Amino acid sequence: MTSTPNTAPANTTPASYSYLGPAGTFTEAALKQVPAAVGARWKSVNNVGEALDDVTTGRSIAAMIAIENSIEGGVSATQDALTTVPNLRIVGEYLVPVNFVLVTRPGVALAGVTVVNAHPVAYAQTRRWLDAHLPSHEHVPASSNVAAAATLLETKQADAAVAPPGITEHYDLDVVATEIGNNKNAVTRFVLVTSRTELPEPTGADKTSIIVELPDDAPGRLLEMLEQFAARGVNMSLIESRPIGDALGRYRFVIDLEGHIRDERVADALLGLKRFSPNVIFLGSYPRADKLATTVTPRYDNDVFVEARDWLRAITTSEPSAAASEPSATMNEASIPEQ
Ligand SMILES: O=C(O)C(=O)C[C@]1(C(=O)O)C=C[C@@H](O)C=C1
Repeated sequence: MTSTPNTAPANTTPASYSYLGPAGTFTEAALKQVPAAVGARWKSVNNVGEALDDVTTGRSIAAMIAIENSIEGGVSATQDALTTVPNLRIVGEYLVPVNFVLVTRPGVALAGVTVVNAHPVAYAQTRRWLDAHLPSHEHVPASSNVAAAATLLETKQADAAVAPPGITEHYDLDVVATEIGNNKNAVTRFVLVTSRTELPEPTGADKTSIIVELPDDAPGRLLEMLEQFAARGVNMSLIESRPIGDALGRYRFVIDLEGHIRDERVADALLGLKRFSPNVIFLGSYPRADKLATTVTPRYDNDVFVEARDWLRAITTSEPSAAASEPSATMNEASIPEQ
């Protein structure tokens, strides 16, 4: 008889989590919020594509990626990567307040800055300050906020970098300006992505992320898509369009819904969408970071959908409906006596 070993081999490497690095990025701050990642190996990567590739190839069990910013809206690189890389699931969302400082190589004053390194999303969020204080600056894009700062010590390509406030804990740089963001209450939303297909349990405060294409460009198609949600009392917390890329004027929609796919009203809306759209990508149902419970109008409660299905089944199978014994105010047919 063979026995199955119940301990992992000694050389098993701990599960990796990929994140946009190096250490000190906002993405790292988001990963610090994941209890399961404590004690795991953290793999710093240079872009979203690399993070998702780690997940699909199994090099990492999950990746933390920025998906939405309160000033800039959706992070298009993430939205597009989630559309093209199959079999990915969002299992959690995390919010990180984002504020920025301007750092220089030691000894360089603000007046001496002409070239600024910055991650494109960070640049967009600090543009107002940069235009006001450095009107003729040149922008050099960086792969992350921390990479922008680190490069100052490696090359002389730029004089300053837009970086997170904690940057001086990691690099010997001078902070020449603080709070340079357009809005000091800015927040970036991050999602944890895996290739596992088990759904997180519904919590009553969940989100469902999907990407949807319209069947054609006939008048009213967008309205028809939105009706799927309206008819089931499903609220949206985000809708953005992204070009499909094959022709001008062709867009897909990135949508976040309030609720979990195991909520009857959300499942029913997705069935409606699936019948209507040539391409629906389900990205996941996961607990909301703000833990705000979804408000559901009573007529869209789970029980109402179950009761309606039971009513239909009773009619089509001639079997008694569970509700037949109790008089129903809304479903008179359910009480038709058995033949
Ligand atoms: O994680 C970081 O620090 C990043 O540089 C990335 C990133 C992004 O990809 O959106 C994250 C948050 C900020 O809104 C700007 C940039």
